[in-house]
Amino acid sequence: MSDSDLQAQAAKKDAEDELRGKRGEFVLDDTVYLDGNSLGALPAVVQERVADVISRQWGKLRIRSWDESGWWTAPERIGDRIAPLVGAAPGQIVVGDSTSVNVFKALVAAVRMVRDSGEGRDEIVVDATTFPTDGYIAQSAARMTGCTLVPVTPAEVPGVLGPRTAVVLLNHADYRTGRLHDLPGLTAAVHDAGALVVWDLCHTAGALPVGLDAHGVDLAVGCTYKYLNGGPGSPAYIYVRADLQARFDSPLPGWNSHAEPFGMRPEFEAAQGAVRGRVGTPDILSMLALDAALDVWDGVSIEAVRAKSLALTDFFVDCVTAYVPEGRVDVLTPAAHGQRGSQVALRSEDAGDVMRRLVEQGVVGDFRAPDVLRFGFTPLYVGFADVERAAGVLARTLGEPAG
Ligand SMILES: Cc1ncc(COP(=O)(O)O)c(C=O)c1O
Ligand SMILES: Nc1c(O)cccc1C(=O)C[C@H](N)C(=O)O
Repeated sequence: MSDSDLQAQAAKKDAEDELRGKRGEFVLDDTVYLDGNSLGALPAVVQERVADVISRQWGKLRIRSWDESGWWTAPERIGDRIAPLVGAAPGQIVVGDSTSVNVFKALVAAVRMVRDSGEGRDEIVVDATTFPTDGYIAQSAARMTGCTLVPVTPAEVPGVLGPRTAVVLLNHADYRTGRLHDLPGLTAAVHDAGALVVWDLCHTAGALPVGLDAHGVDLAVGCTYKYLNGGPGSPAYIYVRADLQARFDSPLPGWNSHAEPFGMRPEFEAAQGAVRGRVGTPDILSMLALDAALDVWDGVSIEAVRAKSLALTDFFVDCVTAYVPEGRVDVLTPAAHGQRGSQVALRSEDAGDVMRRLVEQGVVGDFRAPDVLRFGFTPLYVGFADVERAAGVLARTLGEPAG
């Protein structure tokens, strides 16, 4: 297909896009920003809201803001705003800490739950292709709990489950290839083996329906700076299914997870509910930036986001196939919709150099070592004309001598 055919298609798709008005709610320029799976763009509303938090809530109300501006309860209140986006009823998500820290809390608490029910299970199964931090934390959690770590690919998980399996830690989408893993099927398989599952939703929350409650997920964690646009280092979250909360024995019990934080008692008594997932003083500035960023979801259905995400990634692959000489890149992301997150990963030997030159030309994606060009598609602000332009710049760059 010719450039002009694909440009015409892009224009038609943009005109028909029910989410097209959302782009205006973000601070963007001429750059084709395909890196929302690393750091989401800035929602305009965040600027004035954070300015108010600083100047009025902190500057004028000072300590009174813990109550009067709702600072103290922000972790669970904002957790309840994220909940519908990941298919959770209220009261099961708290926001705070980093994803890495929440992986630790979830894994160790899950092993403790299994052990507390009297079972001598001693294996933690972990996705061998995981984003590294999850793997490092799982190794440490295994050492601390006396478990053996079993690293396998998600496809191999059903084959290693057994009477020794305590907990399985999985990524909903692979950060490198963009492959979407079968959350309902793997969750059911883990449960059939009598174990618990922890899902890392970093690359799917805000990009596609997750269905935590519907699929009976035990525990989940995720970051908020990618598709939820919370900003650099915005706090992560932890989901603890309602019926497991009474048994959630946090390995990081802090005064914020205490039943009576201001009782200042030496003995720890866990609070009821998801609040148990909290640890210490919440990072209010980042947290309230995230709170404001979540306003862009008003009136948006996650199903519409998913439909556009699939259309964007399909169209990107079509444009790459049409523009890039055959054999110059391999598409690593599965073609099947059921196996695709919201990114397209292309393999190219000179990926590092190619991405550097793309960024210079205003097409921003990620290079992931050793040879992956990674393009993330955030349906709230990426359009089809962006996709066509990115593929054109990519094709020209791949055709030029390395610089
Ligand atoms: C799947 C996954 N898990 C965890 C992380 C890291 O989490 P954090 O830096 O919030 O601890 C990332 C990205 O940074 C990620 O992609
Ligand atoms: N969290 C990041 C950061 O602080 C700096 C740069 C990138 C990131 C990322 O989120 C990387 C991302 N998780 C990935 O999938 O590669």
